[in-house]
Amino acid sequence: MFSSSLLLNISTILIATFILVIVFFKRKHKYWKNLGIECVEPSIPFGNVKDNVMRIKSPAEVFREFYETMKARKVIHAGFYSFFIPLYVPLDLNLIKHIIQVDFAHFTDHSAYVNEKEDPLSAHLFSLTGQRWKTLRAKLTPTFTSGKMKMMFPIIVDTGKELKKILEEECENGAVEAKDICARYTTDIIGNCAFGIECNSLKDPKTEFRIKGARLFNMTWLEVLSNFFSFVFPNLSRFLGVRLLPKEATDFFWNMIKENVEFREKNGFRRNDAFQLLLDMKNNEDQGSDASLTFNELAAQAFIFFVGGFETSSSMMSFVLLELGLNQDVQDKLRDEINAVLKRYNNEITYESLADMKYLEMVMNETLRKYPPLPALPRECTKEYKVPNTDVVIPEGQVVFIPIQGIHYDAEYYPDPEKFDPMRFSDENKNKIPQFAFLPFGEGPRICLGMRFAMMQGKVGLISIVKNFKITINPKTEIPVKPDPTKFFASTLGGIWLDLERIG
Ligand code: HEM
Repeated sequence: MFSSSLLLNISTILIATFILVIVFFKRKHKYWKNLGIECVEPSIPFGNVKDNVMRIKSPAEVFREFYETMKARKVIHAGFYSFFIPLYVPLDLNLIKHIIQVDFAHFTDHSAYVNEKEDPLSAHLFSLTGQRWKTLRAKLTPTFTSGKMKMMFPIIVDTGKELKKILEEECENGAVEAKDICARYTTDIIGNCAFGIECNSLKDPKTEFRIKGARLFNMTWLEVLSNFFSFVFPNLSRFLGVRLLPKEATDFFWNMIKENVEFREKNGFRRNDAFQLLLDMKNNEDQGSDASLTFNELAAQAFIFFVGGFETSSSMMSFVLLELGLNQDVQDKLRDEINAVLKRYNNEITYESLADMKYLEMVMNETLRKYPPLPALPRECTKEYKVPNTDVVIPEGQVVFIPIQGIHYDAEYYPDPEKFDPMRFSDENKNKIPQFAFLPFGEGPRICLGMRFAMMQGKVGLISIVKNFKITINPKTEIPVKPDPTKFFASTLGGIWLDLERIG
């Protein structure tokens, strides 16, 4: 008798909770309708991310499908739900231009979580907000001017030579995985330029630097959950001490930066790298001025150069290699260009020679179109915003996602979008691509700070490979490649396996 009444009580509680959850989601899922914005019917509890949570589709595929559905309805903007969190998605390029450039004052932030107390490395340029971001952005912009990049160029060329040497050894043992080798190359360069140390991950793939770097992009389920929690409840998360990045990895980077600062300061050691530029700002006599940095600020910026730089750049390079393997005519044409240009520069890769390789840049741009490392660009509405030519008012705090993946595959801007066609970016054709329809590095005042650096290191790495090896796809690579549903950044399931044959 007792146990049956207990059972009844438990069932009642469960049913009541179930009803409450349904009511909660139903109410939350009315948000876009109430604002007068169309959406794709959300499901409970997933909203519009069910296929991603069930690991059927990658975030890029989900965003693209959503974009295409809403574009077919001819709307200028749409509402998306990640579970019960509403994301505002502008589709019209003119509206996007307003959000990320013209009316930037209403959308200054990236809507990223910072917990400076528990994790000082989280207070980096990408995640900082408002005036703090603005001041720091102004301080850091000079880090990647042409003059500063020329200073770092020898480090990159040396790493390109090392890449060639390692590939000559590794290709003898069978297929090479493109993402792995490119990530080791970019880790060595960014580690060298941003931390000022030789990481040697090309020579030794198991070096701690590479392992800890890769760990930052391989989150456990618990970390994915705490990420979501901090996104929904940032203040509570800070109060509870939630961190976004794995402690063992951030502790490693923090200590390395600290030791490096101490070493350079104690020994008066100087080097032509981005780390030195940050250190000079820290030691600027005029403390508190616009040109100075605290130690914590230095550490967080060195960290974002590394995190922002190695994964995105290696993703770009590995997809270029994939497309070169699939399109032998493009590969031959590119190699011809590289050889012809280098001949004019005494067979040396110089900073100036890169500017003459127009086809290389076209190949890289077309790759960034097909595989943008970030499938969507985040923004936060920081000041209430009336959407031009509508009655819709976006409230303060609203998270915005610019649907890069969808735009890059929109046949209106890129006819036959599945086709890999570098000629879209030729001098004659590139003017046909509308403004704000090509966004791999973002746009406006928050455009990627390392864009030119990324292109430079990518070019040197690709020249070192394409000049010296014929690239074909190894049968271990599943074609067409399948995007990895567990990763936000563009990546493939099973990797990109290539056969490399030495030339000459
Ligand atoms: C192919 C390589 C890369 C891609 C595709 C890429 C892409 C992006 C994108 C989409 C953003 C956001 C832009 C926006 O909101 O409008 C961004 C921001 C940023 N990127 Fe990159 N990035 C790359 C390489 C790099 C490198 C090599 C560095 C540093 C050395 C870097 C440092 C940063 C920083 C510091 C920000 C934050 C800028 C700010 O909020 O003011 N990125 N990147």
